[in-house]
Amino acid sequence: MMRPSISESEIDEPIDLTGESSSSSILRPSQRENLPSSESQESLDSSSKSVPNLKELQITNSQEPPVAQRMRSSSRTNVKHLDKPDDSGEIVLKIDTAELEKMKVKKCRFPRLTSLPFLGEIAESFANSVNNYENRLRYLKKKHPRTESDDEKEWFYRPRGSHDNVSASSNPHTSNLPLSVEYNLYFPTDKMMPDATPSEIARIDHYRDMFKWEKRHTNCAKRKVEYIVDFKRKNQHDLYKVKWCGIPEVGATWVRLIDIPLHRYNFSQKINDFWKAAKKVLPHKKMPVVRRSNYSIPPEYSAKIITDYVKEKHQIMKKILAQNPLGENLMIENEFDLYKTPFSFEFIKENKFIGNETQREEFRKELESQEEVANAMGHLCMEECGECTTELYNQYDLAPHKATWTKYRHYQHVLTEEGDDYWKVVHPHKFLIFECTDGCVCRKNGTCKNDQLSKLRANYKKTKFSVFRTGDDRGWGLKAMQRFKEGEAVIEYVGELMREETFRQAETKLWRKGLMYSMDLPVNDNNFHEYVIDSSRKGNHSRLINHSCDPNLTVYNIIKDDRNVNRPCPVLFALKDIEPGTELTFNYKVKVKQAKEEDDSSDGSSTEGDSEEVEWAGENGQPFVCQCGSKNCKDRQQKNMKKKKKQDSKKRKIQTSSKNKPSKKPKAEDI
Ligand SMILES: C[S@@+](CC[C@H](N)C(=O)[O-])C[C@H]1O[C@@H](n2cnc3c(N)ncnc32)[C@H](O)[C@@H]1O
Repeated sequence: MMRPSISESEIDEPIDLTGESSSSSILRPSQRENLPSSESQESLDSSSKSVPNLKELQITNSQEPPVAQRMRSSSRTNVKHLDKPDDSGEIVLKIDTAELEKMKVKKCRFPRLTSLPFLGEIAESFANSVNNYENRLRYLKKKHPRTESDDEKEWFYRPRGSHDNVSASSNPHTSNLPLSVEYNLYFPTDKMMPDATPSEIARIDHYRDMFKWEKRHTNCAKRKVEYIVDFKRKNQHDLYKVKWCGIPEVGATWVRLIDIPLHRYNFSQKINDFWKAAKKVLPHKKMPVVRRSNYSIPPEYSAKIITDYVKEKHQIMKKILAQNPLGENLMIENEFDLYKTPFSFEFIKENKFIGNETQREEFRKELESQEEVANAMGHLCMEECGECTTELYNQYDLAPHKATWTKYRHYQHVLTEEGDDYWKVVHPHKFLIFECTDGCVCRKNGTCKNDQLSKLRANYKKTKFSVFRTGDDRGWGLKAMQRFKEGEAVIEYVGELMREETFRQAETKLWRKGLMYSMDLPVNDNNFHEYVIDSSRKGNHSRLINHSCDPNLTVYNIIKDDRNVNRPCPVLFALKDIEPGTELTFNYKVKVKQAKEEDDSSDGSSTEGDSEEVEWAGENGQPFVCQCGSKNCKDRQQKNMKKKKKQDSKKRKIQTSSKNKPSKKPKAEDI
């Protein structure tokens, strides 16, 4: 270290320039160790005596590097500085005031001397070094703000926040790679799919909306890999192009191997499958070598790499599509697994009665007698559409709570933006809808609006739906692929119509096989038999509609020409406006509207919330644990309650155990 303008011969020991502190405090430890304790004071005294009586000691040295100056000056922060020479002959220091200012501003880097000088020195220098490292990192972050590399834009996993996870690495190759483990998942964007057609991009968008994906899944553990499409190596990092569960293949994105724990979701198995298929296609020379830090499979080969899984999936989907009963109006999608057909039932358009011969005979007679009665009563619309329902309501005494059925009370006339109009059903669920028959005046005039079921049956092939794999434990599901307005009929629930007792005999077997596809029909007249619709063997795609505690469909019972009040046709109506791509759901827990003395349903507020009594659709066995995920899902609430209870009991246990612990201080009595 350079010294100020004092020759080394003049000062060979550190000097206490203040004259206040004991001289031993400025001795270096090594020096103190070498001195015998009695001699130490003497030697110090002599050392102080050996200091020449300098009148002026100038510290300013313009040639000295500023850092060295600062370091030296910082070690003497408690020096009394005098500008003028003292009469008493003491040493007077002249310090450059500008330098002094600098000393004040700059942080002291040199260890301050404490009573335990050498320990303090170590501790302080350590603290300073940590501070300096952090400062340096902050400085580096500022100087080199993090920008996403082109590669990274294609990644499915990206670090949280753009500037938060800056690596301090100076290596230009690795500095782009985030070190943090926290990632956000990004649904593939248009940029990530340069070769995708607009319809494919729209499909991805549809999936994004469908799953509300970014919201529901927030970290990498939640997304499963279905299979691997491609491989490349960039700057020594292995990247795999992954087809994710729930996203079509066009949305496959690159992911680093280290971002997915290998043991998770059979990822390592998928990698093995990929390389097995790649080996069959790639010539030996084109295979990646470990030494190469950059590599990509030539495109002419990568397109040909098809794993056994993908082959099997293509075959299965081919078979399923061949079974599609409705042609192009019914889309079938499985972006999750290899599950076989959703059409493990015979597709029928209308309910079919099944039973033994006597039951069939009785069924036929019931039908005839009902038709006869209805015709004899002449319950047809004579002037206006809906009159027949009013008459039949009174006849069957279906509104014991004094509410009489009138069209204007139970339907709302709605004019759509497109210029169409329809009658929106707003009456409570208990009300049956008697559809007008061909004998009604309105039908003859062509002004009939009470014809929802007839229309549904006529258009059953034209309405657009999509059968899709849900990706969770709910199995298959049904999505609307066209818009439905609130109160509009969406689909008829179709299956085998059977006597209730016949169904109950088979029910337990069906439960065991996991084939619970049935709907109980309401009993409105105890003189007739009770019926159930079972769609486990025969039915239509309505059987794939899942349960939700916040549904968008509800069941209304429509009675056709036969006028049998115990044998209505259940039809699912939209509870709210349904956009294309929305999953269709209804509440399996049949809610029964309790008859109120004063019917106030005239305001059209027939919602599920009106219901008071709750029953399970199935009677035997345990109902499934609901996974609808809606806020008011009872099972979810129960789960949360259980979790809370567990946590509370844990807390209580900890508290009680800490209370019961004997205190460390012995009591006076013990002593
Ligand atoms: C009428 S089926 C619906 C179609 C069924 N997802 C399929 O793949 O065939 C009813 C069955 O679907 C499943 N399911 C429907 N909604 C569910 C929900 N919210 N949570 C859990 N499982 C559900 C249950 O296994 C139930 O027994």
